Amino acid sequence: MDRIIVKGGRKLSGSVEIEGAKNAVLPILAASLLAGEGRSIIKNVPELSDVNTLTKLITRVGAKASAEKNSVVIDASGELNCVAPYELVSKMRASMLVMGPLLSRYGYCNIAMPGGCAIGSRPIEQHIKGLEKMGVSFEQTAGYIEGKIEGRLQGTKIHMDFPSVGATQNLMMAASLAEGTTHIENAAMEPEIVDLANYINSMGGRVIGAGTGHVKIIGVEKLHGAEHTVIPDRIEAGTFMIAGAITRSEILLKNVVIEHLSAVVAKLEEIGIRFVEEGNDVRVIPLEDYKPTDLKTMPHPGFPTDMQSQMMALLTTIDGTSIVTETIFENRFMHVREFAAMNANISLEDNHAVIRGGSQLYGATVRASDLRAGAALVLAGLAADGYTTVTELQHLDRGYVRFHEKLKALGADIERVNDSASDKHLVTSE
Ligand SMILES: CC(=O)N[C@H]1[C@@H](OP(=O)(O)OP(=O)(O)OC[C@H]2O[C@@H](n3ccc(=O)[nH]c3=O)[C@H](O)[C@@H]2O)O[C@H](CO)[C@@H](O)[C@@H]1O
Ligand SMILES: C=C(OP(=O)(O)O)C(=O)O
Repeated sequence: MDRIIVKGGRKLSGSVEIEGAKNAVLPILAASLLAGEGRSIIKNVPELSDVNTLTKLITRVGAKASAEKNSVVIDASGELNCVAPYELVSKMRASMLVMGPLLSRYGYCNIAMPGGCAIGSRPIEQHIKGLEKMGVSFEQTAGYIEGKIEGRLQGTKIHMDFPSVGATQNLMMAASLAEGTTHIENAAMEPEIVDLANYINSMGGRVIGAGTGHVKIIGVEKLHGAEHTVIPDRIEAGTFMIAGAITRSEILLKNVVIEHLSAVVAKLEEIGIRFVEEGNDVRVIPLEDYKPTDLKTMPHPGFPTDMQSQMMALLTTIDGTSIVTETIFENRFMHVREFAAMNANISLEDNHAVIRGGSQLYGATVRASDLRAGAALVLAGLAADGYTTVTELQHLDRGYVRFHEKLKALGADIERVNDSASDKHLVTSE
């Protein structure tokens, strides 16, 4: 297994290119299954293991897909089988996003149940309830959920209990080929929802109001392949903002939509970081004194749960008390005990983490318990005294392209090594 070894204390400088968004490209690849004719060309696709998994899944259900550097070409015009097997679904919960397109196009799907993961139980009843309202009957058998409908799905009004991102995406895709109009109320408003709607519309669909709490989808009889460029990854951008902030270094992020990061930027400004927009790029400028702050994760446009652990890494380095409240996932504090191994002073009370920041972090061997936790531990390592070794990088690889190489190009003292390789001379400088 690979490890990242980082020696803290280096300043960063220069620029870093932000990739296409993982959380936008996965639903877009799934939506490609809606196209009964033509090919889709998806551009600005990040080279991530999650993208490989979803590409495998769409070929497994019968579409043709070929990947070139940063683009994927999909032809779903042939017959599809509608089965998503456990070995792929278990790797990635986003596999559930093929449910909406398959039901919409074929009136059938048989999908392995995804189960929970390190950050929470991740139920899917909002997806199921909405699809049932559109006329689908579900049956659960030995680890699979089978959905069926005779004829087309029926447009309807769906009020979601919670603005679930995945359920909004599944229902938008399902409604695209339904008969009549579907209204999704209390819909998620994340930028990735808007990107999916834009793609469906370029396929000939009619999705109106994406990015607001009320999405209206006028069903059409068929959709065709289309070309689409994926939006920049706001979470990767936010992670690099914190790389600049935690090392007190000015860096430039290239290819960022800063409006997608308004909650993160607002918190970082409160702490003492300034941002200057330069076209599509954003300069991160740390000011002299940082202040602690409190934050609470919320659905967009609130503070994103996917930035909670990285922000916590920064708060451990700031004198004073900060409180982080996680409201989206019940178990997304696994990184706390890893930070504690690095000498951070954090106490947990229900879904609150109280961070008494400012004591020097020390390098340690720590475990990436989930994707963003992995990134957060590397960030903490940039500020720690000595060597930090981050293990279980399969999580990090789901969501970050060449993370250590990008940090190294910015000046970090960082290497990625395989356990079988020699540990000698891994980190090059003193
Ligand atoms: C609102 C939110 O921040 N969603 C995040 C969530 O999207 P993702 O689509 O994975 O999750 P949802 O938005 O659906 O879930 C958010 C919350 O709703 C609950 N839930 C969801 C569906 C359902 O049927 N029943 C149910 O109870 C979940 O358990 C969770 O507590 O994880 C992604 C990866 O970290 C993030 O990019 C998304 O921003
Ligand atoms: C947890 C994440 O992704 P997923 O929902 O695919 O597990 C994430 O992007 O931070």
